[in-house]
Amino acid sequence: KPHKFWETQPVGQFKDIGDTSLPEGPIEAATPLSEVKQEPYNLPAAYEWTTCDMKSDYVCSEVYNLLRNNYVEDDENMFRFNYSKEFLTWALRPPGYYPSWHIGVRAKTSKKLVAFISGVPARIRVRDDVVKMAEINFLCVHKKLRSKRLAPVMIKEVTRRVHLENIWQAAYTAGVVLPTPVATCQYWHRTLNPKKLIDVGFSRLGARMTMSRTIKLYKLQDAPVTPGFRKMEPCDVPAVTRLLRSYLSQFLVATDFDENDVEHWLLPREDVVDSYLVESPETHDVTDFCSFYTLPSTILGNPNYTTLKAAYSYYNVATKTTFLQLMNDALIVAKQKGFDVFNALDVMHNESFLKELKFGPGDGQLHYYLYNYRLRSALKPSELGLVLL
Ligand SMILES: COc1cccc(CC(=N)NC(=O)c2cccnc2OC2CCNCC2)c1
Repeated sequence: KPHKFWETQPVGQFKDIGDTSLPEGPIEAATPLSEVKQEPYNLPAAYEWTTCDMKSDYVCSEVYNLLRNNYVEDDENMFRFNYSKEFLTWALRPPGYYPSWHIGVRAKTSKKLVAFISGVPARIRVRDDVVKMAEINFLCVHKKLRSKRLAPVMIKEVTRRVHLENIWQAAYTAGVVLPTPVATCQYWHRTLNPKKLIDVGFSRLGARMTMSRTIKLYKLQDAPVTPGFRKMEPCDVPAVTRLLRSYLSQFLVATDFDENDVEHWLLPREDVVDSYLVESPETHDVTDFCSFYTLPSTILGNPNYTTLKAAYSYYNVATKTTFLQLMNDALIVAKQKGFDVFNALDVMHNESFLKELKFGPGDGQLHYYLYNYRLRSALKPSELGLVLL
């Protein structure tokens, strides 16, 4: 029976879909910390819990290698996410992070890391309610240990450790349908390096298209066209925070960024996250912002290439420049930096540029979930202002 585990959890249940009598908001009340289970859940006898100290280069390498060999693959098993060590350090150590939420499972005898799950704190607004949540990510069980039912006990353990910090809600995404998506998003890809994408099987040559015609179709200028378009710098944090907060206020569910968050999540970090803004040459106001993160994928079983260099659209705001021109400048700098493809979800106002800028629809969907928080009905992707890594 599918979803045996999720039917035991405080999440929207399929049977409740359409039942508008159920109130929106937390499904279960917070409990006193003394009532939270004090000791870890039981693992199968051969395994033990470990807390992964992401400040340790050695442990960070263990997590990196576990994910590189066992994390999410595309539906055709041609690519596997290959988050870098620098990316994982950034993603897992935001302001106010809890080391205890970086949870590993080791084989008792070999001490090998065989599974991982993580949480980081985030303030997420749901309508007018700003809720302290855990963003759960990087759930990974070694390929050789699948269907040992390790994932449910890892989810229960990270939930227990989140409860110990008096946090009762969480947000997560998955490529699979679980009870019950708060939004279902489509992903899109914009070709930057057509020859490589076709060689590795990521894209196919269009009907009645030659390779040279395809290269011409996706050609971009070699520099951004918007006057005042430049990399974000530390002194821009207050202005970018104002711009982002104002933009995100229109979505029903969105990240509630403050300056501290913007400094961590959006200041450029080489090979991790890139952020650009438009500073008006006349007024010196910051009028527009775009950002993307670096998430390469290992190419499985191709003799000529090992890595697909992919940029993932992050947060973007256009108030003076057209969204089209701003995102086209993002494509231009991504191409300049050697990315092969630029990926985006149809969240926020992204739909308005996807087709025009020659994005093609991906072959999958990304479902967003909230834990212990009911929404009366699912959101459209355009009502969602939240991008998870
Ligand atoms: C191209 O290499 C891939 C390697 C593994 C999986 C996929 C397909 C896929 N599942 N893509 C996405 O989930 C995706 C597509 C567009 C934008 N963001 C995405 O996922 C992000 C956000 C959720 N956590 C993973 C990264 C592609």
